[in-house]
Amino acid sequence: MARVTVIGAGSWGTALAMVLADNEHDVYLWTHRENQAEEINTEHKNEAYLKGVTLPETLNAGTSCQDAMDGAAYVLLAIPTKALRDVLSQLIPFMKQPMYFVHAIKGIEPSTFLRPSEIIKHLVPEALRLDVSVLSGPSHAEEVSLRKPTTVAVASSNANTSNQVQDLFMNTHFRVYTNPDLIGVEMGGALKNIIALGAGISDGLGYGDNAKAALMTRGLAEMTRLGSEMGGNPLTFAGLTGIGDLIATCTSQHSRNWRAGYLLGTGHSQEETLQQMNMVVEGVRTTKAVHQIAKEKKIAMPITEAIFDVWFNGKMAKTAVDELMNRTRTSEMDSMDELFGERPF
Ligand SMILES: NC(=O)C1=CN([C@@H]2O[C@H](COP(=O)(O)OP(=O)(O)OC[C@H]3O[C@@H](n4cnc5c(N)ncnc54)[C@H](OP(=O)(O)O)[C@@H]3O)[C@@H](O)[C@H]2O)C=CC1
Ligand SMILES: O=C(CO)COP(=O)(O)O
Repeated sequence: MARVTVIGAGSWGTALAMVLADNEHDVYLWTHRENQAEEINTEHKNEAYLKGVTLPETLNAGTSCQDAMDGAAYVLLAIPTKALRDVLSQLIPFMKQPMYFVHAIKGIEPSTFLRPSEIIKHLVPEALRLDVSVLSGPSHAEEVSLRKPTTVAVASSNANTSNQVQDLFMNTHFRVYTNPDLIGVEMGGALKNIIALGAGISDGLGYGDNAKAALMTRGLAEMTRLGSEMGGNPLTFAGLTGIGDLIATCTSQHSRNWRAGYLLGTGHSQEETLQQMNMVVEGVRTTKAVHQIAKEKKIAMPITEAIFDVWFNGKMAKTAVDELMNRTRTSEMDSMDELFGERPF
């Protein structure tokens, strides 16, 4: 059994810590809130993030960076992208032995366009990190914490690391696949949040299943186009961390990205929407980053552009949909060729 430190006692960090504790690992759940650590240790609850869920009694939480890093074999980062630099900077002085870093973060840093694994590699000295992996896929914390069947993928540039991380998490209700495509897996997790905002806007406007299916399908084309341009394998986007997570996020009321989009679609302002969300909505900052990357790389991402205009430029959501519907006519197969190469028929 391994000593694993989970960084971040939000919904996802807590749910993943439960999986690890169920697997009988020695888990330390690090939070920056004393009262939350006490609630987890004494009441075995984290009501603000996983309402009504009873946590394993073996799950130990705390706020000490030293306790968190001492003897850890694996560090699992489950905090918002925007907190990653700050939190790592607090922890690095306490890292004494090399560790495996796994992150479960779905975003891109808007100021640098870096993926979380790149931020970790930039900040943590090479001598202290054995490898960096990502765990991603269709996995709402609310369901994982109730031990409902869930599948995810782990990717790292080293197959042995992926196998080890697969062993660490895998159990009868949490099935982990390996995937060698670190870039594609990270990009899928980040990009699906933009489309989920769009799906929420569409539902908020009262549009139906046809519109949502269109957004998801053409959104997947955009995700694949940008993700492969960034170095990911286009086929990864047809897997759990691409279309799989896109389906889960666009069709679930657990999704914070969908919900933020829905509030916007029903006429709430950007400010009102964010005020009503008490958890992270990664898709907002990712939309900003991806809009800029697409512009610089001259990649067509009309849905992302529309969502950017609605969120950041105050465009009416209905106008944005009308404009998408009235773009120049095109062939679906042309974009398939572009994504997957020559057709075999
Ligand atoms: N929730 C889910 O179902 C899933 C989430 N993810 C991804 O996991 C990542 C984390 O999301 P999630 O757990 O849902 O987010 P939540 O909003 O539920 O929790 C975020 C946690 O990070 C903490 N945090 C934020 N900023 C800091 C900081 N500067 N220093 C220390 N702690 C900080 C928060 O503390 P505080 O309470 O003080 O705000 C909170 O405990 C995101 O990238 C998300 O996309 C991936 C798969 C599933
Ligand atoms: O990534 C997730 C599920 O796989 C969670 O999505 P939200 O952040 O939109 O809730």
